[in-house]
Amino acid sequence: MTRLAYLGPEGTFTSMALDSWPDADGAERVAFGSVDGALAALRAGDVDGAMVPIENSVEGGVSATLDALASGDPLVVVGEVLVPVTFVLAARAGTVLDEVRAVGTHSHAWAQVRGWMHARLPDAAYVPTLSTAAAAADLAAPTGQEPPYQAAVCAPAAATLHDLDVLAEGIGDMQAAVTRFVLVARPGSTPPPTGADKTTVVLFQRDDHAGGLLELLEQFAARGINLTRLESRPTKASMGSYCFSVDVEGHIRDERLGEALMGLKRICADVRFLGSYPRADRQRATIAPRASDADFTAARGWLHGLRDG
Ligand SMILES: O=C(O)C(=O)Cc1ccccc1
Repeated sequence: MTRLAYLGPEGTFTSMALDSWPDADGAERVAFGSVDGALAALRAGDVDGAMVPIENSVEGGVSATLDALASGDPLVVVGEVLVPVTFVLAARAGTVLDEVRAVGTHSHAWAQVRGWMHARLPDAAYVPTLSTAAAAADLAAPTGQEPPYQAAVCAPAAATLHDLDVLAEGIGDMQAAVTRFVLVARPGSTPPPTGADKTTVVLFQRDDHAGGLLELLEQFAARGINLTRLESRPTKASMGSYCFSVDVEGHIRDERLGEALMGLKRICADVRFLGSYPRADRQRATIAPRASDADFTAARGWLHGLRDG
């Protein structure tokens, strides 16, 4: 039976992402306390895939995931899921808002309720937890000592699951917040192109010089490839040393993307391919004029003709 890891416990936004993953039906779900734990189990071969958060429309990239994918044994993204996120403030039955002196939640959830907290609980301390559902679970049934917080920011479903009272709902600063999750696997088979795909790569520069990032981006621009995410992350080797984590429209089997990746391979110290996979929103790639597969194949045919006389 297929085993799929996820950032648990049950009731996390990641567990909801897994609920909506088509291949999760009939698979065994294995909860992990952290993204690192889930990805380590995948690398070790204990599970067949892992669902992890990668990007949020309010807070940006999830560093723990971006960094875990950028180093270590290679892994690839095989699919993505978008989940709308709404937050509640949950507490044990009988707790009133005035009694809340500290709030436990995941760092990405805290970043999305800062405005509400500032307005309604300005003196509350923030206690980071491994996930939103872990904060709720520990409040309902502490596994060790009493948790150092009286309320948790979590999904409405996590409050229900743990029989907690909802002190306030819809507390996110942006009502339309969406988190993007990816299903990660060991390298093997890349999903076939659908015409509405994304490709993720991490680019490591050879050296730091003026225009270095521009040179990387030119490889995409010259072939009419649109970027959907670009983030710099420290390589952790030394101060000021960064790599670039990039999502682009298109599939590695698209001619234009293949040529861009070859260009990057020539100029970068390393190019880590993190997968080509169907877009969750099914939005087809915009292909710039003269950047279709047929345009590239015709140009290559012309060159071969010249070379072969
Ligand atoms: O803690 C969770 O529930 C997660 O799945 C991570 C997360 C936290 C906040 C927003 C989206 C995902």
